[in-house]
Amino acid sequence: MNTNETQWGPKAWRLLSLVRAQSPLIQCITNFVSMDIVANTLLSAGASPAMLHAAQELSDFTPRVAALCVNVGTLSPSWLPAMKAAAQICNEHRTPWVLDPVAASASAFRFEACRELLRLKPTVVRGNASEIIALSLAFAELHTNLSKGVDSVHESMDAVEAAKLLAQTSGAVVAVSGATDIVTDGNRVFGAHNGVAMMQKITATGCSVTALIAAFVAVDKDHALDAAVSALAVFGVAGEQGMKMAKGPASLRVHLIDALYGLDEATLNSHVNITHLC
Ligand SMILES: Nc1ncnc2c1ncn2[C@@H]1O[C@H](COP(=O)(O)OP(=O)(O)OP(=O)(O)O)[C@@H](O)[C@H]1O
Ligand SMILES: Cc1ncsc1CCO
Ligand SMILES: [Mg+2]
Repeated sequence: MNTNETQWGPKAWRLLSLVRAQSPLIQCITNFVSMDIVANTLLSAGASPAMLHAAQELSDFTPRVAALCVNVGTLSPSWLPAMKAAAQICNEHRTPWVLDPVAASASAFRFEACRELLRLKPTVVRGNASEIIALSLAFAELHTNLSKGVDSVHESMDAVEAAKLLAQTSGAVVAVSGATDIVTDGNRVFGAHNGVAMMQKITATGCSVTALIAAFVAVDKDHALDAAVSALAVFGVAGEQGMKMAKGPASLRVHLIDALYGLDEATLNSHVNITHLC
């Protein structure tokens, strides 16, 4: 068990150090908006991103990746089969994969696609509160229409019970981003209290932290809950450090990536703020 709150700073540092040392290959089938910032987030953390999505390439490439990140942000019918095929290859190879259900309830097509992907048993699902609430109800066969688009209209703390239910019904570790990032395996619930509100004003920071979770899970496959909450805290600390230099969202985007690249042990030990919520 890794539940001692005082150990989270060292644990986050250990996982970031493993990512830097191992440079895990992370395949991202992600949306057009996020491709650049996701790849740069992974690179600055020490991982090796690859944004491959052609179905014809998966059988050669996907068996060699350390983790997969699937993001439905700009989903189209031609991409969904590749997402599912890549997830299945990961499952066959016991490779962890992470799902970002962007705007899950924006359309019936997207909603059903997210449900199909959830049935393929992602290791971790990371969404904002509106996405997790919608998916949780969907997985319990209820109907909902809760988001206005890709941004959340809920607070992450509103989603604790939904996240636990989704974790229990899907088998995934479920992470909800927000002022407090919530992470649960359906039993234990942790909160990561790092980050700054202006991170919401940079498009695809959520997509980026989902990819960072994939990199952390890649280096600690057997502790997906710990890896996910650590990745969220590390990204949040990078946001806090970057905010010291930033003048607004555009410069925060730059300084957050620089801060992630430069994070050191002392900074993580003093700033990682993870608590056991319930
Ligand atoms: N109020 C807040 N205070 C501090 N950090 C926050 C706050 N809201 C979000 N964050 C952080 O911003 C990052 C993105 O989270 P957000 O919930 O905005 O994701 P998202 O809605 O999926 O974003 P996107 O779809 O644009 O990728 C996360 O690292 C999260 O911890
Ligand atoms: C703005 C936007 N629209 C589809 S995906 C995306 C990036 C944030 O998820
Ligand atoms: Mg999102």
